[in-house]
Amino acid sequence: GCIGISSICQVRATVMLYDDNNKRWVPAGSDSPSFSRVQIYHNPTANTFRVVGRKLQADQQVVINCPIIKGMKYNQATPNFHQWRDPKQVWGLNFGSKEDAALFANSMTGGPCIS
Ligand SMILES: CC(=O)N[C@@H](Cc1ccccc1Cl)C(=O)N1CCC[C@]12C=C[C@@H]1CC[C@@H](C(=O)N3CC[C@@H]4C=C[C@H]5CC[C@H](C(=O)O)N5C(=O)[C@H]43)N1C2=O
Repeated sequence: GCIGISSICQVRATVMLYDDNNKRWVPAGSDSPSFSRVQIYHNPTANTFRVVGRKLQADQQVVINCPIIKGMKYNQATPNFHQWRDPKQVWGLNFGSKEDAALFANSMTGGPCIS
């Protein structure tokens, strides 16, 4: 059958970006920090992974669309705030619950990432 790209994990989190100039975290996307539905997509054919997040609000703005490089370090800074670096920026996820955080971390470290 067709082995398409599938979502392996879905959580609620506020997606943050680190503003290196001002040394502070800023919410990803245009408006104030608010929850997004964050999913990890797996492409089994290429064995690649991607994190995609869309605002839960009406506009469903895509606030993260980040390929996950194999072997990337996934840092669980706190039980509720996890982060990783991509070539251009540092992403942070402030999870809605510790259960969501653990679910996401398991998918990331069980998949492409090292912890
Ligand atoms: C060597 C390195 O890159 N280290 C990274 C973490 C990391 C380690 C290993 C792999 C990947 C990563 Cl991103 C690192 O320490 N970074 C990345 C940019 C910002 C930061 C560098 C310095 C600061 C020190 C405090 C920590 C931080 O930003 N934290 C810790 C967890 C805490 C949780 C939530 C966010 C939300 C608001 C709050 C704040 O900024 O006031 N905050 C923080 O203060 C977060 N910091 C960081 O996370």
